[in-house]
Amino acid sequence: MVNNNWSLQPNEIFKCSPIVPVMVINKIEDAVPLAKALVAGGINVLEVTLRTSCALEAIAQIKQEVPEALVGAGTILNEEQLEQAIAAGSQFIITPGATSDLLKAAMKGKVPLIPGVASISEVMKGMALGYTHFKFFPAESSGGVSALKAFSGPLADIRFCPTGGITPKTYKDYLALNNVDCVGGSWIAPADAMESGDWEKITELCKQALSAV
Ligand SMILES: O=C(O)C(=O)C[C@H](O)[C@H](O)COP(=O)(O)O
Repeated sequence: MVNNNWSLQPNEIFKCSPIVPVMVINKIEDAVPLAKALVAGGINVLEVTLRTSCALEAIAQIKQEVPEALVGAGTILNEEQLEQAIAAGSQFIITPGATSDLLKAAMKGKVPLIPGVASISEVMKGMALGYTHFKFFPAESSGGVSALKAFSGPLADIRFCPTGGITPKTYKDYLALNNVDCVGGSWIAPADAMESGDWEKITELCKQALSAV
């Protein structure tokens, strides 16, 4: 799908990086060092979840200080958060699920939305509004690789970014599927490395993960 309102098309986001880090930023001072560590490791699409109180400020700072990254907002649950995330500078929006209010609101706006889906019916509702790129969430517990293989029959033109429960052991199985362009996950920016400010470890994890795909 091409939505001419949108400043960026979903396929450009999906093709930018095979791994999309799901970032939970607890301390605002971690935002820019974390983003820089991911970019140094070769990953330049960043999803900042709106699960912490500093998430919007984190998006704004990353946008300003790490211009080589494409920074988006995750965990968007309603239109108010959609507006806040866009006002903070998000270049794309990712939702864990798909309400028709959010799907319709984002279609009219300038910032692309990647809606979360876990079933064929949800994909079909999104398709009816023009969506072609989805987050498959929660991937592992919704059937994982075998569910996505089954989706590729009836939904031949639909692209997925599976996320949720994906590990360093399983991400390559997802990336090998013909309807998957990228996978999301928090494993690439683990909480313990964040806690200790071990940015080099995060850069190293990115390099290792990318070198294997
Ligand atoms: O907050 C959101 O918007 C979500 O959709 C959830 C996250 O994408 C997953 O929690 C990441 O899953 P893990 O890689 O298993 O940690």
